[in-house]
Amino acid sequence: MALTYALEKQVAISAVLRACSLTSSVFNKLVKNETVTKNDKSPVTVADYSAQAVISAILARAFPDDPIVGEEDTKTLRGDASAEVQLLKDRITSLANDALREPLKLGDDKAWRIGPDTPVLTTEELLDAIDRGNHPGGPSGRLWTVDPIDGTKGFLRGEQYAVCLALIVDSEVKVGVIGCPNLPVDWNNPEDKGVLFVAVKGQGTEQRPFSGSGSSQLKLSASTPRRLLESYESGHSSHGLSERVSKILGITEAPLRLDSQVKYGALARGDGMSYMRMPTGVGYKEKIWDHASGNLLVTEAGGIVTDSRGEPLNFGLGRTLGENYGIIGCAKEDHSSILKAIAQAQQESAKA
Ligand SMILES: Nc1ncnc2c1ncn2[C@@H]1O[C@H](COP(=O)(O)O)[C@@H](OP(=O)(O)O)[C@H]1O
Ligand SMILES: [Mg+2]
Ligand SMILES: [Mg+2]
Ligand SMILES: [Mg+2]
Repeated sequence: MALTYALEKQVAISAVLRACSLTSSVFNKLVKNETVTKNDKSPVTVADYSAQAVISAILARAFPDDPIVGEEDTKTLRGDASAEVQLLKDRITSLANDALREPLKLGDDKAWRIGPDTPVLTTEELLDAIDRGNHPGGPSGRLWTVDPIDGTKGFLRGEQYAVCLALIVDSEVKVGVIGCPNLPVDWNNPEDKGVLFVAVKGQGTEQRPFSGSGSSQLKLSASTPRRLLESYESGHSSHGLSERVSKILGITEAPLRLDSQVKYGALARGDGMSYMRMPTGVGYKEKIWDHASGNLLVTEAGGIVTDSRGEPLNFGLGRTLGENYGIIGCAKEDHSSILKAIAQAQQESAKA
């Protein structure tokens, strides 16, 4: 009998929603009044660390034996005895405890005592929680992967970012949850922001607005707007190559540039025709926490995600996806024409 992952889904939703409250409140309190860029221990660092601590602490209560592959670790925090870093650790401690002890949320369960009754955790316990994310990953068994703030640069600009959590079992993504605090439910109504995407292997992908309790199943079809979805940051994905691809495919609309795995959610709900991420140089290896949840959102909505040669992504190689040939997500009907256009664009740019 196929596993339903009901408990894992419930816990992941709770953890992501709590981390989203934390990151939004850090942005509202600190980024908006411009304390962010004034020193290098910036609020985004506080938000990254605290959000990873919260997610890890919740996973530890529900699934104490599951390893975690998380983006952040505490090397710099532990290796620096300055007053500034002490302040940073104090802020992590209060932010994480506040987030863990917030009133009950969707996904919470008294069984693992998250909510107002959660015992207050010490700084050491929270730093240890962050460092549970140091696992090297690998091909077998269960592991969670966490990106506490994906799209840090978008977060700092007040634009798109995502809190991402996925469960991988024997190299296959089984549960993917992405919280997008700044994503409008509908682009025509930008004030109604905050979307949670949830996917479970074999059970489809759903979108739930933060406001209200409704949820809708997502189905990716080839008739979505003919525009590409790509990174806002030109250092993360080649804008030049995607422009060539657009021309070859006859796409006239400008690409929608969004930070983070919000792009995968946007693709799953039909905001664009393809997630396109082509390397800007050689040597960068994509990280599993930047793609695991998004991969499942798109495939469970009926789409496909591969590298630019058509090979599936491998989540069992460790903390990275290994060799990097770009990443493409789209409706199955569009896949071969997009891959062909990329090959042609690559040839053209090699000649240029
Ligand atoms: N040279 C590079 N090429 C591709 N991705 C990169 C990169 N340098 C950093 N990144 C990743 O790009 C992610 C953001 O993705 P996007 O460009 O889609 O918004 C970053 O996640 P974090 O913001 O979590 O560090 C980081 O992991
Ligand atoms: Mg990331
Ligand atoms: Mg991150
Ligand atoms: Mg980062």
